[in-house]
Amino acid sequence: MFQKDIFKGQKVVVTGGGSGIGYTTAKHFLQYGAEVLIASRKEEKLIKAQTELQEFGVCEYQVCDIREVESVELLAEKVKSLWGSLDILINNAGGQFPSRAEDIKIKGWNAVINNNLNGTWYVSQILAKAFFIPQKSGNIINIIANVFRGFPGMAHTGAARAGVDNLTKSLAVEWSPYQIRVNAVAPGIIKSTGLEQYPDEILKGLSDQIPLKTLGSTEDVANLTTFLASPMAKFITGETVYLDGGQRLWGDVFKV
Ligand SMILES: CCCCCCCCC/C=C/C(=O)SCCNC(=O)CCNC(=O)[C@H](O)C(C)(C)COP(=O)(O)OP(=O)(O)OC[C@H]1O[C@@H](n2cnc3c(N)ncnc32)[C@H](O)[C@@H]1OP(=O)(O)O
Ligand SMILES: NC(=O)C1=CN([C@@H]2O[C@H](COP(=O)(O)OP(=O)(O)OC[C@H]3O[C@@H](n4cnc5c(N)ncnc54)[C@H](OP(=O)(O)O)[C@@H]3O)[C@@H](O)[C@H]2O)C=CC1
Repeated sequence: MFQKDIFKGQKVVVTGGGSGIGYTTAKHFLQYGAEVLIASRKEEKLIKAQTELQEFGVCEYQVCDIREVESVELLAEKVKSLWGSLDILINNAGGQFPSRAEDIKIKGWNAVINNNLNGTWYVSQILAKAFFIPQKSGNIINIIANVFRGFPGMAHTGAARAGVDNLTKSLAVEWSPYQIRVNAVAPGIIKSTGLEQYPDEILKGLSDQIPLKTLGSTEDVANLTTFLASPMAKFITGETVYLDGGQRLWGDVFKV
């Protein structure tokens, strides 16, 4: 899609880069010349991913739980010691579990809000203060979800992702004097490792409920994310781009 060296010399952090969408996104950045650090909770997963990704370029990793401020501060330290600067942050780490709203326990609600809203905020603020704001340059892409019509069946993540959608707009304006662009990608249903945790009865027939009659791929998400991070999107900020085969407009994956 791009010239091969479009991200040459750029330093990129991808949270949740050890699997699924984050892994493919890290791979794309490496293929286009960037150096990438992947960060998530499970070291074994990160080491395996790093070993594979190193085939495409310089890939580093850091164990990090985005819900823990101290852990995110260590991530910033790692970036500082490796590179001394940062160009692009992909806030991809996240997740939730399907549940009817009335059955979500307080602990489960808090786990999902902490993961998707608070975690994204901690990483964004800490890395922006450490790098983007003093550098007066930066680029943040938040991977959220298709919350266009709410998210029945996963109300917790709908609330958290809508929070990040709005945060994207606020930060795009507040941090514009530092030349930091902030955008979001809202994937619909993507064939990835993340879908494996959903029971078959939920997954069955899902593509029939999508106007384009197919699920998305991790490459689809990575293509859009790299585009938004590239100079080709230099006038785009504060935007959330849906990538869902039209699912936000039609079809019902949740039966009332
Ligand atoms: C419908 C439309 C479909 C629509 C069709 C499908 C559309 C899919 C679109 C989106 C797809 C994706 O995002 S795919 C990406 C998915 N990837 C992930 O979700 C991976 C990351 N997820 C996680 O780590 C977890 O789900 C998350 C809860 C967020 C964080 O886990 P933690 O380790 O912090 O916490 P845990 O100790 O596991 O759980 C904390 C509490 O959360 C609750 N909890 C956790 N898992 C639970 C579960 N499966 N069912 C009930 N409750 C659960 C319990 O109350 C737990 O407490 P106890 O009771 O004490 O145990
Ligand atoms: N697949 C889909 O259909 C859709 C996915 N999404 C979102 O896209 C993102 C990527 O999902 P996908 O690739 O499909 O699924 P994965 O489960 O493969 O990816 C989630 C990644 O996030 C990491 N992660 C989760 N919680 C934390 C945490 N607290 N701190 C640090 N890392 C964490 C996981 O790594 P580890 O376990 O090592 O921490 C994992 O690598 C997620 O935010 C997901 O919710 C949104 C819409 C649709």
